[in-house]
Amino acid sequence: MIVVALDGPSGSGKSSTSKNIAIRAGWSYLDTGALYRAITFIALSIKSDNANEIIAAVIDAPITFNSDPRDPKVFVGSTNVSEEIRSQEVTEKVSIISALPQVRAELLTLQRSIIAKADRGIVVEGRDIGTVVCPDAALKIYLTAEISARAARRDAEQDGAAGGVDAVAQSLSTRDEIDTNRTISPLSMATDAVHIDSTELTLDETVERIWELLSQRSLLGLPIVAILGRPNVGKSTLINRFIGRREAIVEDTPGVTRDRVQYECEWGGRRFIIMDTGGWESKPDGISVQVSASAELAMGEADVLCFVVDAQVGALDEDDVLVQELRKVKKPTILVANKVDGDNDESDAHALWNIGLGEPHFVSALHGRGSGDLLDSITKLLPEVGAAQVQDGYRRIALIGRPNVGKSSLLNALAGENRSIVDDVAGTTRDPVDELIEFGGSIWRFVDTAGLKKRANQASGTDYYATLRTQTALERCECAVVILDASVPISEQDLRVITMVEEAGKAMVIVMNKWDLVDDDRRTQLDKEIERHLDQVEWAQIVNVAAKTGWHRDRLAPALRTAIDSWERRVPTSKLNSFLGALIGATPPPVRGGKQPKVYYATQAGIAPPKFVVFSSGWIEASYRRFIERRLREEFKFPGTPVQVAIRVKERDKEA
Ligand SMILES: Nc1ncnc2c1ncn2[C@@H]1O[C@H](COP(=O)(O)OP(=O)(O)OP(=O)(O)O)[C@@H](O)[C@H]1O
Ligand SMILES: Nc1ccn([C@H]2C[C@H](O)[C@@H](COP(=O)(O)O)O2)c(=O)n1
Repeated sequence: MIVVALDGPSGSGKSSTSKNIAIRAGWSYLDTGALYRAITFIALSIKSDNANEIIAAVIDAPITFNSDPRDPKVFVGSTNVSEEIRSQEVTEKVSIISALPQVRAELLTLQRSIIAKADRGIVVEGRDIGTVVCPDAALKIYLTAEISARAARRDAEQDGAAGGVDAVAQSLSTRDEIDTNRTISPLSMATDAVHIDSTELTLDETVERIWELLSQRSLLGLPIVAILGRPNVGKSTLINRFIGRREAIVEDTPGVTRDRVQYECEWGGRRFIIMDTGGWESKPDGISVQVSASAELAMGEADVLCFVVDAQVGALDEDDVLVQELRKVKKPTILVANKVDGDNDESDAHALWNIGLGEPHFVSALHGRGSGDLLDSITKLLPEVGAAQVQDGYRRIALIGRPNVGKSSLLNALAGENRSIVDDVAGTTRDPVDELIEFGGSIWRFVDTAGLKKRANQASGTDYYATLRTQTALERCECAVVILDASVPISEQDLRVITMVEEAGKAMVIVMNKWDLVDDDRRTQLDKEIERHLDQVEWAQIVNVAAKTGWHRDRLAPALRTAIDSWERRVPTSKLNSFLGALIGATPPPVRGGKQPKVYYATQAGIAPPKFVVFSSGWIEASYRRFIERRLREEFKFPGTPVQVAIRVKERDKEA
């Protein structure tokens, strides 16, 4: 289950944003401020500020919360108090009551029990969610806005009934003051939270920004497509065709796939899960009882169903029974007519319209005929958020470097115990191993990789596969820690590894390991090597570490956080264009062929890593593009991440 923690001061937009995200993702929603308001309402009803008396009253009339984001409600006993808790009286008192330690302890238990009941995900908003209530939340957002913007929003919301913008601002800053300075669980940003300032953002833009983070971190469930059909109709062959490799077991014996096996697939930029089912029989016996039961479970779990029929055999009575089952689950269903190897087979297969599942999609899973069109049809039916949760929210870090630089020792130094086999023989670690490691105040998912000995195209045997697996680890990670042996000269292979990370567009931290072996002479030499060889990645932070003794290992967490923050950073369009305007005004692009290209505007096309597109009237030299990139870095600071700048030539707007 995914928890999104959204903290921030009053009026920054937490409730509106949280509800929007929860509705879009099909998740639950918890407004923890409403719980604090409800307990304040109770305190006011019993006219007491005494924590024991308040809690006794809560035991008599428990607080409950309906966490449907379309209709959130808070109850005291059986009374819906959702409106009453918004009164001026409650608003003025709530910060004082919520600073009482026993009140916080009582509501901490209540908040956690509500969160635990959520189904696939929950967006929880408040002041201490990322720091205290859910320190392991998959995504933490710290949402702020300038006090003037917050006051204006609240004033507009209440149609001036709160006494005007100045009075609202005064009330907000008094509450900010108490919430931020109370001794227990004050309002503060978690170290691993993403800060979003909504002052110049619309509500939709704020929601979009968070949605982008959820998608980029794969926290929104991937849609599941179940492949169903009688045994031996070619389901596994079709899946191998979809995933582009022979991974699903294919054999001529019916019913080879015994259970629901899942594969990740990508088509047209959409990622989804393909679920292989063992084959369904209407009157199963022996092992086919379990297989048929598991196919039925798949129908329940999947978002889209693909019903595969052997077109050469045609529809059997057995198929008709399965069609009745498919109809019952009322999910988008595609009819796949497999084994249509040519035009003649296709005309015969038109009879499959009679099945009553609409147009049959003719494919030859074995030869690939029609499989692209089928995937197009499937992706059109995929929901935005699906049922398969593939990520847990821990940041994924790949440790990479050439053999014997100390990757496993670093992992062990961070984990505080020996987890990987450390050996002085170069290349001891062969397989990437995922390890959840807690250090520097967060849990990280570390992938240790085999040492890279050669260029991928020169490696053979085990080295070749080690290189491929390291590349996969690099693709899956968010930040790569490139480890160098500081005691020996920086080698070509080190530089190749660094380039590999840069080209993969990942955040990067360079670790100079074995610092205990670096004397003054080596240090002087290393400085020169860094200047000479690492200038193309001067944006990467370098951390000096002695993994063997653990010296400076605590410096890695802040460096990782900074790099990943930069990697996911989005620059507001207005700031980007005022920067670009000033830059172009001071240093216009060079004249080419007697013409000066005009630079119109820029936009940030994406994050992870930040990608900028600059629109101009004509071709712009690569050196000027690099100049824009350099100045962009100076202005907006992106330590630890590559930044991509592309120039697009755009016809001048006729009306402009
Ligand atoms: N990014 C935004 N831009 C403009 N207006 C916004 C934005 N986000 C929210 N608003 C508006 O600001 C008002 C206050 O937002 P909201 O109630 O969500 O804040 P909040 O942080 O939850 O406050 P509180 O902690 O007091 O509950 C609402 O009217 C909302 O529609
Ligand atoms: N996690 C939380 C949530 C809320 N509070 C306190 C502080 C606020 O002033 C008050 C009301 O919250 P709002 O409705 O404005 O979100 O409740 C808290 O201390 N911790």
